[in-house]
Amino acid sequence: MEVKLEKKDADDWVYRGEGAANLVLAYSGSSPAFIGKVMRIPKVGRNAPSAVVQNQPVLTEQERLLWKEAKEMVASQNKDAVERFFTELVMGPLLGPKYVDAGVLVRVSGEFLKCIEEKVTRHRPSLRVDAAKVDVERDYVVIMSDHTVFPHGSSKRRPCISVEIKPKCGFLPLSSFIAEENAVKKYTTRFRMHQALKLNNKDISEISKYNPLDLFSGSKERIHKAIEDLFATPQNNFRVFLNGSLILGGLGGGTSKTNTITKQSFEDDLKGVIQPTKGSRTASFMQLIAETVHHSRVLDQLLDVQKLDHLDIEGAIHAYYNFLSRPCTVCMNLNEAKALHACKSLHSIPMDESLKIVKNYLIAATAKDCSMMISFVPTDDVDAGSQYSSVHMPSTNQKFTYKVNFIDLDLKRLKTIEDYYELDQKIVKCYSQVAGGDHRKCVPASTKNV
Ligand SMILES: O=P(O)(O)O[C@@H]1[C@@H](OP(=O)(O)O)[C@H](OP(=O)(O)O)[C@H](O)[C@H](OP(=O)(O)O)[C@H]1OP(=O)(O)O
Ligand SMILES: Nc1ncnc2c1ncn2[C@@H]1O[C@H](COP(=O)(O)OP(=O)(O)OP(=O)(O)O)[C@@H](O)[C@H]1O
Ligand SMILES: [Zn+2]
Repeated sequence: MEVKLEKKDADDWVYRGEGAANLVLAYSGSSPAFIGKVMRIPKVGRNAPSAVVQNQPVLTEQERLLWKEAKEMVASQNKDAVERFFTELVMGPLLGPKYVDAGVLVRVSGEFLKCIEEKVTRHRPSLRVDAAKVDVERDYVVIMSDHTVFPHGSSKRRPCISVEIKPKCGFLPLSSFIAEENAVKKYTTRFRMHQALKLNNKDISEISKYNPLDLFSGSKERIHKAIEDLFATPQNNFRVFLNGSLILGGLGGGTSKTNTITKQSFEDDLKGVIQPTKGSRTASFMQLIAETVHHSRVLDQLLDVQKLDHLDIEGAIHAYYNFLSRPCTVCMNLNEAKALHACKSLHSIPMDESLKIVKNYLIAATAKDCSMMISFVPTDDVDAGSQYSSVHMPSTNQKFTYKVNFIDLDLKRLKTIEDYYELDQKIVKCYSQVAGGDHRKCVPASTKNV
């Protein structure tokens, strides 16, 4: 019989966090079917209608063409099923199915969702509350494993510490379609440039020290530096959970830089988990994360998927207009010489090539926005038959079993390509103004010549 969550079940779910699009709750009840699970509920803008449109296909005709190989996705009539199939059928094979948990759909009543909306509001950051609310028109939510804990029974009641990293784009574009006046993009990370716009818009209070190129570098030292920088300025890129409770970073959004009080309380929280022979627990924990990111090589795969965007938005936008058979508004606004360059080569390619460029661009956009969760439990034995890997920490002489999962592998809609182009131009413009024309003085040493 199909399970349906009703109003009475709402008390068993507690606020865990949220991003721009979804609210996440963890299960605190006693039903074996939900222990160790989280629920992900889509949100809707305060004044926007529900994203669920009755009796209309979820995907546009062009999107159905784009994703035609994912047959179940294209055939689904339900928005939640379309998104779930995208994660499973498109992102799963690219990133490795063992790192991707698309979850299952569970039916919910409108009353259940209304109750959840009421009970979580006081835990949510006010900016998120003002922007969006639970979409109570949904019939389904996704239930998936809680990646801040190990599956029930497998951790022998040992403490579980997990880290969530939103790495963002890990490479510098090389595309010849990048306009000359935007050449700064070829030697400054998108993350760094976006920081300038975010600061300007007061979305953040200070520039993050984090450089994605360090995290994706494959060098243990640079990965370690990236972790230290994420720890110093977590924003919405870094969180740490102990047994499912947040101990560092912003709940439901970003946070400002880590101060002395936060550092001390974090150090205290690590007491039952990290036993250093010398130095602080925090330093050993950062080493553990760096060692694991390096050892697992899981970011290599993510980087390959991000690099499916090989033309940059300044190239992909032309293929997008080809694919929609619409006049290219970008070429219309370019001066003749530049338009000629872009139009000639891209507006004359076959339709299936345009489709491929657009499709790969959207897949890469998902890979640039997802997060990675790594969970650790201390262990004294290494079970050779275990499905998990393990890592040894010389500084604590401890062994940890770990698992890695990607989360937030959501479908990016076709129409967002126009927004991506606009935002890209805005970011470069703002960064160029801040840098006062001398871009290189804004580039951190480790991004130069990479
Ligand atoms: O465009 P970006 O790089 O700012 O990414 C957006 C994220 O901003 P960030 O810079 O990570 O703080 C943004 O995150 P926040 O809301 O800032 O936490 C969302 O992840 C957004 O995705 P979507 O609109 O929910 O599908 C993200 O939008 P997409 O570009 O991935 O569609
Ligand atoms: N499977 C999971 N296990 C544990 N925690 C999770 C899980 N999925 C999500 N979370 C928590 O909930 C938060 C919000 O989830 P998610 O990133 O999927 O939201 P989103 O709205 O899609 O994000 P974005 O703003 O990037 O679009 C995450 O940052 C993470 O802390
Ligand atoms: Zn064009």
